[in-house]
Amino acid sequence: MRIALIQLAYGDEESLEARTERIAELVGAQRGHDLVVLPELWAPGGFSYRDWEQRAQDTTGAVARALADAARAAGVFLHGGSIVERPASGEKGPEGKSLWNTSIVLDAGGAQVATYRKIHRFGFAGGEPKLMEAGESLAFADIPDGAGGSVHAGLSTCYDLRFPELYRAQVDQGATMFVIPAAWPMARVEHWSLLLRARAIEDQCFVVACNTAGTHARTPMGGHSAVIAPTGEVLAEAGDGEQVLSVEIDPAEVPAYRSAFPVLDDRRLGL
Ligand SMILES: O=C(O)CCC(=O)C(=O)O
Repeated sequence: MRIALIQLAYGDEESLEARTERIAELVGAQRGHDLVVLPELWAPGGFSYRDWEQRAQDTTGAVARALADAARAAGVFLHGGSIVERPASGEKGPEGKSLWNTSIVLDAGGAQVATYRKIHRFGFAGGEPKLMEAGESLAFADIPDGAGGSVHAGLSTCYDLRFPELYRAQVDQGATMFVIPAAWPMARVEHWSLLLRARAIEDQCFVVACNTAGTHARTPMGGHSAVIAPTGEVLAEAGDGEQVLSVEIDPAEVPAYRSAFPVLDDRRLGL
């Protein structure tokens, strides 16, 4: 199974339209991969809180349509990162807000096969909790593995990575891969790298994690996107700047490793 992570770098000067065109070109260049992954909130800007209201879109809006066109043109299954979602239906969440941090996943024909609303909002009293609602449901995507089968992947976003119980819940529902788009800052990039490996090791899953690069909203992003095997081996890791990471994995490694080293069987549930 061939996977490409597009670790996009952007700054405040680039318009949403220009960035969307650039993403379409980058996705177009990944033909031949089974899965392409983009970072969290690459269009509205991960930390560009002041722009979110104005850049919010429905999951059928201009960014989603551009992602669908890009997936179809390249013939790749695409995790399109996330958007600031404002549902066209006028839906509001329990806190009365109408924005969510929502990931969009498309098949190689451009059809939307999954969406995921970020469950753990980052920013404590400011940032996401102030502006957005929290997602309430686990989400998964069945990603073709290039050999006639598929991989059951759990979806999560950035700050979710700090909450291991989310990933255990995904494992309990059959996940063998975690796909994690992010806009994780440079200031805590060591947490990012360590937690990615921890999630892979403790859950014996592949971790496919695509971060942001560059500096926007005065926040340097951490890069260091990575693909990690269920053993914890780092199969590929990006540097700090814009970079496309291309890696081949063998999905059969998960059942093989889980049966050779069956740690998950020793869980003590209910204590
Ligand atoms: O947890 C962190 O340190 C960063 C999380 C974050 O930037 C996010 O969720 O957008």
